Amino acid sequence: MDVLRTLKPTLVGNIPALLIDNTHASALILLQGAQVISFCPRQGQELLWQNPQACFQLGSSVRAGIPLCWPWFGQYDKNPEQVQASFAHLNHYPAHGIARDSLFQVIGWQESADETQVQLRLHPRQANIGLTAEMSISVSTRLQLTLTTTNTSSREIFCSQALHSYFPTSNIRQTIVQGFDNSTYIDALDNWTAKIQRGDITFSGETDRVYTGTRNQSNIIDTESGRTIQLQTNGSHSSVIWNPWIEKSQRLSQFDETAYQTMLCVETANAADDHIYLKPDDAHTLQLTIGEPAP
Ligand SMILES: O=P(O)(O)OC[C@H]1O[C@H](O)[C@H](O)[C@@H](O)[C@@H]1O
Repeated sequence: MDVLRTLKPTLVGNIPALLIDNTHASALILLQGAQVISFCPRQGQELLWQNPQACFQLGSSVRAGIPLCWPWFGQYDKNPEQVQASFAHLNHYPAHGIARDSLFQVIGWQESADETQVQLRLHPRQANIGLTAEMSISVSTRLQLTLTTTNTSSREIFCSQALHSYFPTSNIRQTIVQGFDNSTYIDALDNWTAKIQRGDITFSGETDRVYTGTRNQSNIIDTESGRTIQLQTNGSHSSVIWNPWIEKSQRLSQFDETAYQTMLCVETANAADDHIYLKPDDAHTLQLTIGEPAP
């Protein structure tokens, strides 16, 4: 690939990656899983959670930044029946699908005075998956991820997915997530019971919920530092809110047992009832924009 002024190939561990450094921000993107692991506005602080325990080993999923869950979210057998049926012919069902440890190809790149963009494409190793994923990443004052899933097969396919974003916070107990008031959620820790959110989301224990019918704007407010991270989404009506808290943190790979105190996941998804239906040649676009409020 031609080397642009603001985009350079690099390696993180033994994973091929791209480093973007332009007027507005810097970003680091693993070609494995099209996974953005850093986004830092020029005059600001890192917007993605930095994990000192992350292991950058080609072929293994990396717990950092924005892992891509595709073409199913979470445990395969917890997915809607139609999603499971769409992939019933496969013989391997890793949690969160097959994209996060697969290499993407760089298929395009552009830069202007204000923005650097790169387009990545996944051709799944299992050709019979019937879908392709293209991720376009734009780095400017904000970070924008646009994921297009296309049905390249001759059958109808149902799939689920998520941009499994890890965000930093200074104290999870003093963190609130706005934008989910009156949304229904499925509580994975209470036998997948449906509940209704009243007011903002707060954290006082392990949290693992799929919110459905969600709107396209939410805010993470770190009340201890006064920092707000804004999320804007398109093509998604579900979000996963996750914090492993004390006990699960002790069992997780690539995770310090105290790390739950300073991170949370707000995952832009098409999960549960919000899964995607694609006829042959149909495409679906999921978009996430992350930034801080203008000063
Ligand atoms: O450990 P991983 O496979 O990366 O999954 C991490 C987490 O992802 C999602 O948020 C799920 O809802 C959780 O149940 C899961 O524990």
